[in-house]
Amino acid sequence: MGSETVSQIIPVVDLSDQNMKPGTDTWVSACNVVKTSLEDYGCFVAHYDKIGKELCDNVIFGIEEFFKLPLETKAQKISDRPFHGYSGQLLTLPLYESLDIQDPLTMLGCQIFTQIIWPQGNNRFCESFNEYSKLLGELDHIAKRMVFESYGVDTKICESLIESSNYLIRCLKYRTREMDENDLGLTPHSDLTIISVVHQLNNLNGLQIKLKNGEWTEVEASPSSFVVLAGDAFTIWSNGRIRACEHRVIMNATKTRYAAALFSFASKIMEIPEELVNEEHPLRYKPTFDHYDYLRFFQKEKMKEPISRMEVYCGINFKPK
Ligand SMILES: O=C(O)CCC(=O)C(=O)O
Ligand SMILES: [Fe+2]
Repeated sequence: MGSETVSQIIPVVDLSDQNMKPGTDTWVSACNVVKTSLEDYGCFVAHYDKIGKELCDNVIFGIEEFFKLPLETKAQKISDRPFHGYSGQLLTLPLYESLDIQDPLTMLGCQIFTQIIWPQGNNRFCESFNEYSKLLGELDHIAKRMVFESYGVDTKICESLIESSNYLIRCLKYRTREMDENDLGLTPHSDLTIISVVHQLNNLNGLQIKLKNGEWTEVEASPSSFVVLAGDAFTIWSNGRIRACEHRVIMNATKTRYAAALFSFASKIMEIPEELVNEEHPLRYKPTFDHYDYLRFFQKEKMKEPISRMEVYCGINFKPK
């Protein structure tokens, strides 16, 4: 693995700016930074001040409350969709535990989950997760709108993608390591999503991004910093212009680290826009993309390497050996 750089090099875009309205100069210049940053790094940092301390504290309290439950309660089957419920106790990743909650942007999604885990009810959990997820969802929506606009793709297609996306929120807990354990919190990977919005919830660094030159760079945690990462589906949709962001978690903190990630998936077929295909950028993938079929392909083939995974699934020039 490459060496680590010291200062944060991932561009920051202020999305809490009151002037951040489509059509304004601030919006247009932010769109450019977002697009360029997604092309160069596969991510950008959104500065966003709408999530207050009380809400973060409630979310952390809820995550702690969940992970403290007995294993048989945590490990219950929550949904039939890919990625749901508890994951942890992994021999290769002893520091890591996670929980995936489906449809957290709707109160119903939060209620279904809460009802399974706490049949006696847990309003605080349900309400704070719904409120928090909706705010992360705003960032997902703004990022998608900015990308579509900067590539000149019809905003109606973007609204329809947002409207028909499925969301899940992943809550992550990394315990501190013991003397003989290594510092790997989460292995290098790219997400299978369109976009993932990651929040280092209790202000502890750990998330690292792989640069084009192979080096890893940290993203500084702060209560108002959210890392917007492109997943494989955004790379395919963009005809390979946007990089699927390779990232990992290194756990050097001396306290338990909490993070949350809002993942978005397309429930309808996505099409590579004609605006993104030209002589300089010939079509790289099959023009239509079924996200859930891609998730099933991943679950079957378990291919970890993102570039070859996308090539094998839908690359136009891919030739099986
Ligand atoms: O813990 C983090 O900061 C990132 C987690 C992550 O990358 C994931 O769950 O896919
Ligand atoms: Fe990830």
